[in-house]
Amino acid sequence: MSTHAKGRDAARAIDALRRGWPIRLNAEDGAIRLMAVEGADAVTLAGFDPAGRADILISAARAETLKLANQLAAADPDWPVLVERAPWIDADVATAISDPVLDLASPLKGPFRALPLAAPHAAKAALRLARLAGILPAFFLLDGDGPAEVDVDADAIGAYDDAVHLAIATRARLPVAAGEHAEIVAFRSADEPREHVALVMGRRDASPPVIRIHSECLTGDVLGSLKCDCGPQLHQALHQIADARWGILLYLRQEGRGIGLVNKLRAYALQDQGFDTVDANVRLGFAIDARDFSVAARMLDLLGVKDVRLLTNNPNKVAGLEAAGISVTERLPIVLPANPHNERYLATKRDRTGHQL
Ligand SMILES: Nc1nc2c(ncn2[C@@H]2O[C@H](COP(=O)(O)OP(=O)(O)OP(=O)(O)O)[C@@H](O)[C@H]2O)c(=O)[nH]1
Ligand SMILES: [Zn+2]
Repeated sequence: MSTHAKGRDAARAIDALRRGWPIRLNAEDGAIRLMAVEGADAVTLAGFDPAGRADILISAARAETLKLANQLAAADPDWPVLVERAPWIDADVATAISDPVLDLASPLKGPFRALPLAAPHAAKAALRLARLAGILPAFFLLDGDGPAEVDVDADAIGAYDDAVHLAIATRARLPVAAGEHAEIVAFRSADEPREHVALVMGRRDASPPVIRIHSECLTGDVLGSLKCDCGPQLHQALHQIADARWGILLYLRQEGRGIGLVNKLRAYALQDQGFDTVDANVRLGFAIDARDFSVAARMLDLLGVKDVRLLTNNPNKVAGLEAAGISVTERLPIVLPANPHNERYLATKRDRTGHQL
């Protein structure tokens, strides 16, 4: 199958899940039909699963919270877990099983029973699809035989946000507060709707530019959230770039470290209950950092940049760029004063995700 056809199938599956439509996911070990638990109600569930037999697929981390993890000797601790559909599990209970934010308000009773996965590779691809769709990683699951709105292969999901088809769409002068000599460059991929942009500042020469890779943060960048340091870091970075001979800000549409706005806000709700930013992500069933910096490397490539001086405290960004073929000649720290709301966030970055602060 061509990469474009794969991208189309993955995009359709993401769209279908967000709308609450069933999909069929095919992998080397079998096919499964899935409907997102998020947004399902009694009517849509009955349409998908008239016999009330669909089991519930959740992440390994969520299974651990539900005390299900030890029921199966899984070959891979990252494999999702299938929860048997007891007769009392309706759409509302399934939502409570899926969403850790609800744990305080509606403690789960159980007992739950874990079932062996018939197609673990398909199930794992389903969880990746949930992250790409920005929904909770939880599905009603039926076997592969039967109707579904969309068919998608696991390898199409794996390749979905590969930056291969990224291209420069257009560019224009954009004087900004930090500096008047700036040009905005917009990037587009045929497969993926999110448009990344680069702001190139100063006069280009042969020296390595100062680069900041900024991941979108609606709450911090736009609303001035004090929970994180994204907004001040963005503006500080623009000024540091403007002060350099030349530099580039890459603005990546990877909200919430790649889990999407709604899931990030779910993580915030868990933080309100006392979890830190790392544990909140894990409890939701996501990686601590779901970002892939190869898209940044591809953008630099398209801009003709091979060597950079990178503004970051995050060693994973340096490693991610280097792995994608960009040489980081220097790491420049970006340090801002804490406020009472983001002290813990910054401490977690330092203590748990290796940020050099
Ligand atoms: N999932 C999740 N994402 C968050 C949280 N707080 C901020 N983010 C996201 O984190 C991203 C910013 O990444 P940071 O970890 O602040 O910084 P970094 O970019 O990895 O490291 P530096 O380059 O050193 O700043 C943005 O996409 C934010 O939306 C949170 O509590 N949970
Ligand atoms: Zn932020």
